[in-house]
Amino acid sequence: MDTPRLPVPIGEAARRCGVATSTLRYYEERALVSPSRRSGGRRWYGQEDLRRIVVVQLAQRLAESLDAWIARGVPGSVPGSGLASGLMDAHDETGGTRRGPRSAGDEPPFRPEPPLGAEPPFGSEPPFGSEPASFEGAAHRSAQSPQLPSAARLAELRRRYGRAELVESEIPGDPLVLFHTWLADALAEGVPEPNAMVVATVGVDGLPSARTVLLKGLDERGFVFYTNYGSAKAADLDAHPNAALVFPWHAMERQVRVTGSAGRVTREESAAYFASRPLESRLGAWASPQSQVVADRESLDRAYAETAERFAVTEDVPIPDFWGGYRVRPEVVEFWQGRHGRMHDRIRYRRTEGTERTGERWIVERLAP
Ligand SMILES: Cc1cc2nc3c(=O)[nH]c(=O)nc-3n(C[C@H](O)[C@H](O)[C@H](O)COP(=O)(O)O)c2cc1C
Ligand code: PXP
Repeated sequence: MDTPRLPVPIGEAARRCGVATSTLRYYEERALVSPSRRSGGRRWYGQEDLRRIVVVQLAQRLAESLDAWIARGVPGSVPGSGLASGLMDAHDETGGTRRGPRSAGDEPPFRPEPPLGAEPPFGSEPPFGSEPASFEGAAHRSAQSPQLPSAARLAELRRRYGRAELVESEIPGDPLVLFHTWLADALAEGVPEPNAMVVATVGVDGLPSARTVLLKGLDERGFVFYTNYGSAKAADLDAHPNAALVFPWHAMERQVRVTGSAGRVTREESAAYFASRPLESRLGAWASPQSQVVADRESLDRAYAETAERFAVTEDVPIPDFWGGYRVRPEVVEFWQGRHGRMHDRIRYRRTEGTERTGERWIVERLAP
């Protein structure tokens, strides 16, 4: 894997490092990487140049995270203010008249905290989660106002649903057809991370756990996501090969739930998906011992940098043998559409073996909300 390589032209260097050729020209302009020039002035990138490109990308990535951190108002705010803005948005919806659907672009990921002394966004309490973790004004502020919203305020948070209906006469016989339609609707609406789903598993100790992953494949065989085979979820699935999925499409007033058996996809399938991922995701997979306790952030950054360096000189970043996909074969799929008065539509599809003549099919039932 660590075989030294001959210098490569700009297109090949860009491909190996997962960047555009224009990025490499820009790096050269900024004297960050200086490839040698031969035959007609063409640029040639040697091992050292490739290594530098990856290091520059890494530095850029770290600087971007720092910028994002500063933009969130550090040290005057702490991570979690995003939750506050979510709560405030939901609170706005309680006024009675519904707002039209917002596109993803309209919604700022974080609402900046008001300056000290300014009016809090609503009422006299700061939004939940917006108190600084450590800040010299913190004691003074918390003396003036409690850090958590009152129970009543949380209890008031609600939306009235009613943008669509789900009726038996209009749905297909195959839940995957309906799922595709709803996913397309979520994409068209600009739902952030429309392919994000919560995966619930059962641990060896019988306890449940849930986390978000990205849906990366779907056909009649089931729902595919990729992960680290050394992770907690993988240990769960290897011990109890069943999973529940939830697609929480709140902006659509929709939810889809899936339950079924889960198993690893083939190595070929995982390798093909891994090869399609951006370089930084592939390096991350190698660098992160997912779900393990690590010493600190620095050790993770060091592991990433070392991984980047290790692979800078190689042809490619291959799939680690501890990484791959799981496929959840749906046995039950439930579609939920929010309706007025909490009288929602719930349609459940259950797979049946059918008969030899009819073959496998789905039983469709309506559930009370
Ligand atoms: C939007 C989103 C998408 C995620 N996608 C994945 C994914 O596709 N695969 C994955 O392993 N972890 C993904 N994660 C991280 C997981 O939620 C989780 O932290 C990680 O897989 C470890 O879970 P475990 O310790 O239960 O195994 C994602 C997290 C978020 C918030
Ligand atoms: C730990 C982890 N693994 C895998 C993924 C899927 O990423 P990708 O889209 O790069 O395959 C994610 C997405 O957030 C993730 O957080």
